[in-house]
Amino acid sequence: MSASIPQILDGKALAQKIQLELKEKVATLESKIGRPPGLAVLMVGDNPASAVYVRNKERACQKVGIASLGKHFPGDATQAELAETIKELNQDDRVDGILVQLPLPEHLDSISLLHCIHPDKDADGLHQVNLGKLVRSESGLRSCTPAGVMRLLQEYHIPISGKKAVVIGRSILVGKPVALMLLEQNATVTMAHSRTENLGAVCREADILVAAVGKPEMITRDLVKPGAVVIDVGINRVEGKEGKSKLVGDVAFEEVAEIASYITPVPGGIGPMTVAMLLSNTVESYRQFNTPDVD
Ligand SMILES: NC(=O)C1=CN([C@@H]2O[C@H](COP(=O)(O)OP(=O)(O)OC[C@H]3O[C@@H](n4cnc5c(N)ncnc54)[C@H](OP(=O)(O)O)[C@@H]3O)[C@@H](O)[C@H]2O)C=CC1
Ligand SMILES: Nc1nc(=O)c2c([nH]1)NC[C@@H]1CN(c3ccc(C(=O)N[C@@H](CCC(=O)O)C(=O)O)cc3)C=[N+]21
Ligand SMILES: [Mg+2]
Repeated sequence: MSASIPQILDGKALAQKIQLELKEKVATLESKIGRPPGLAVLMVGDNPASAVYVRNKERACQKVGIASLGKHFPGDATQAELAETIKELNQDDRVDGILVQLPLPEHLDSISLLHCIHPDKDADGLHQVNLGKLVRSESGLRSCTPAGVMRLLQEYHIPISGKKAVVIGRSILVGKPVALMLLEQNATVTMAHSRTENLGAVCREADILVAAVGKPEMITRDLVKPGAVVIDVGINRVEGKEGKSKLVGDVAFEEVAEIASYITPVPGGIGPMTVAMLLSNTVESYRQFNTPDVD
């Protein structure tokens, strides 16, 4: 049934709550470990979605008490240079989490760089070891955006088991891991992508629709089943009023909100949840590998 007033899944509020919990955890652990947790972020060139991420991440690290180590490389940085930096960070005892901003410029091989990251410092959960654990439903570092989607669904007690979930987008960063996590929670999952035929009909089947495409407002009302839960992962910078740029998701929020039961806004939805999960992964690595007496 269609709900006339959709409930907003408030990622910003939940992310703030998670960050407060992390702040307390860090304060307690730091007195035992003798240093704060450290997160290193490698960014190459300029990508607007990455720039938003980096900014919010740095702010959040400061709030929680994580030392944030940003390395911004020019767009023509070499594979060897980046691999060398990652190896140094693997050895650096002050660093608990390493993240390489994606996408990387064309001339770089992102997969082999992700493989350079020590799996225990893989704050983004993109190393093959951590992805393999996800496939097997073993515990391990989990990709931040998909983990953020799942945490937000959980917070609002949205039933997943037995529901039809459609994920649009099949990237290793978002689409594939989120589909696996929904499957782990016993959803019946369909993955749609650029070759999917009859995308509209596929989407209209979804009880839970996750859009991770990168196409501003492509999910219009006619693609959504009334009463569906709509999760908008997209972060797109578009020109708004008076030539000012603004962020929009992959979902046409206003019209879809009229028929959805729950919907995430952009900004204020999955973006802040991603940041919270990144900090959470970093703190978890910090705890696990520096407090041998607790598990
Ligand atoms: N909120 C957050 O924290 C985050 C937001 N993002 C945002 O999410 C979006 C997706 O990111 P990411 O997964 O990295 O992007 P990618 O570009 O890696 O993947 C996009 C996916 O969308 C599919 N696709 C493209 N066009 C269509 C179409 N017309 N119909 C159906 N499927 C289509 C592609 O299909 P195919 O595989 O066939 O090419 C691909 O699988 C971006 O806006 C990004 O900025 C990303 C990470 C975190
Ligand atoms: N290895 C890797 N992992 C990623 O998770 C990753 C990445 N690369 N590359 C770029 C994309 C994009 N991304 C965002 C995360 C948070 C916000 C975010 O905080 N968004 C706020 C924006 C608020 C504002 O500043 O206006 C919001 O949606 O409310 C945005 C974008 C992570 N990504
Ligand atoms: Mg968002």
